[in-house]
Amino acid sequence: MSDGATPRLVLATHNKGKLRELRELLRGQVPGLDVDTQVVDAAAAGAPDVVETGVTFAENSLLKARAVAAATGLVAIADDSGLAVDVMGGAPGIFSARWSGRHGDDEANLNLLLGQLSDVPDQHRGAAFVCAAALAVPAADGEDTREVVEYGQLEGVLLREPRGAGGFGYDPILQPAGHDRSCAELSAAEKNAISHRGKAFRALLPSIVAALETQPA
Ligand SMILES: O=P(O)(O)OP(=O)(O)OP(=O)(O)OC[C@H]1O[C@@H](n2cnc3c(O)ncnc32)[C@H](O)[C@@H]1O
Ligand SMILES: [Mg+2]
Repeated sequence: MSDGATPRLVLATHNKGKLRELRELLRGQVPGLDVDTQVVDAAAAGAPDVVETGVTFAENSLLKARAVAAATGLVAIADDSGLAVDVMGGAPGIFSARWSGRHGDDEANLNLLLGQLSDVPDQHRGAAFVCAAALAVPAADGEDTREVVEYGQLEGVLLREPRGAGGFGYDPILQPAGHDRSCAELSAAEKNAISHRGKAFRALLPSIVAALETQPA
């Protein structure tokens, strides 16, 4: 949070890769919202890390947005996302961040998955990044919390070796359909233009705009 500015929107995530992408997805898209001074992340807002007890991306994104809106009194947006591998029936899915048993250890998660898929031939290496983007508007007196969820997906194939240094998480091993580079070889703007997160949050933008219009500036 910048000194002196009043926060209006909180990003209910502790993932630094997501935070970078979310700030760029919001920049210039919400009238009157200064992304550099009026948007805070969960840690800066003093919001707790939320236990993800849901069994779908949508449930978990709503749990995070709802808890952080309640804790801060601010409009909150959350992202629950992951990698769904065709031959694994959609796994790691909601367990993507903790696939190796160590939450948020991107390298261990990616290496475990690559090992599990070492015998899978190229024609069966389809996978998709999936994102549920949730909005929660804190309850005013006598009203319920308002909530919205939107979705986005990015389909591609899994490479055999990590490639590229951009992005985060499983980006070095997912090559989007129709591209010849991994997500980690795309620029941030190129990834946001096609990504699961870009699609989900662009769909959520009208709800974010409407929610902030009804909140005191
Ligand atoms: O719950 P928060 O605090 O938002 O942070 P998190 O890292 O735990 O986030 P998730 O529970 O949504 O788990 C998402 C995992 O899926 C992977 N993932 C999601 N989006 C990705 C992307 O754009 N590129 C690469 N990997 C991604 C990545 O490993 C993340 O850790
Ligand atoms: Mg998480």
